[in-house]
Amino acid sequence: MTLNTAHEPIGNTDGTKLFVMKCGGSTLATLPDSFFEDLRALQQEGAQPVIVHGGGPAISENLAKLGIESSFVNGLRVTTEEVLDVVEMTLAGSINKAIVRRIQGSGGRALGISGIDGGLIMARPVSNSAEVGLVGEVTKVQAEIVTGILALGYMPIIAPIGVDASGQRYNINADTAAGAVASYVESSRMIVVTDVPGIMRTVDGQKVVLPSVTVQQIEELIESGEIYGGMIPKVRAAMDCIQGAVSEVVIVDGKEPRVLSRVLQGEVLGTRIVR
Ligand SMILES: Nc1ncnc2c1ncn2[C@@H]1O[C@H](COP(=O)(O)OP(=O)(O)O)[C@@H](O)[C@H]1O
Ligand SMILES: CC(=O)N[C@@H](CCC(=O)OP(=O)(O)O)C(=O)O
Repeated sequence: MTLNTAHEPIGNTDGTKLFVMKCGGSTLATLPDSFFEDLRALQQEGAQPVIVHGGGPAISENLAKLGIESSFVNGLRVTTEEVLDVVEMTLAGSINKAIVRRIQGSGGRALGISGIDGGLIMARPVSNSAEVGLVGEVTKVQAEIVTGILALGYMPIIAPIGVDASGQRYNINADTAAGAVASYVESSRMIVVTDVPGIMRTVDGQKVVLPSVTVQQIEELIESGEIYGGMIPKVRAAMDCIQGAVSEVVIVDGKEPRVLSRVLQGEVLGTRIVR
């Protein structure tokens, strides 16, 4: 494993300050006010954050309240139309609006939409749809909607629901959606905010965070079982998007003080996934 490679400051090759951030459902409820204050400060300094959020635990809670059974196959929720109703109301409704309110509460400017609005996230069924139902993979992201919202001075807050040309909705894993958004808007880096300090492995009986991993090393860590569960869609989405415009994905803990600006300033924090 490569240890301790310095981060480059975040920014696109054209010099803009756009970056895509994915916020996981595991961490949303516990993000401190200081996280949103940091985001507001970055926006005021001219950075252009684009946020794609999850909400898996809240969806599961709402499904349980409604007595609807749900299960996962390889990290993807088996999704019927009935499940999709709850996914949409949770992600595009309460979670999306809660994030917008927290950003606005800290003085930031945010505008929440789902992937359905304006056909932002176009999707088709995943290849194993016979097993998982209405789960989608992204066919296109209408990047001009994202850049248009940024040009109005707002940060887009995107709920990962997709739609196809016939109007069928799809449940899209939030890590997958974030990777696709980062690719289509040509963000050079993506920050994945979660509830662990990065990709960890056990060395001499101690859990350590890997500062940097390559695509090949990730395959080995999945193979050995050291990367499992919710970390798998994260690293798969990272591996997909770093084939194109995105040159690195950084996985960090949202509870780390001023985590976004520290990553943007080039501090070595969390795990960088590089080609
Ligand atoms: N090698 C690993 N290092 C760190 N976390 C891992 C690893 N493998 C699996 N995980 C699990 O992945 C979880 C993060 O995924 P998930 O709960 O889906 O987060 P999110 O809601 O942010 O998408 C961690 O809490 C941890 O349990
Ligand atoms: C297809 C699929 O599994 N979709 C996810 C969408 C939310 C998500 O990905 O949320 P996290 O980032 O919090 O895991 C789900 O239904 O839970």
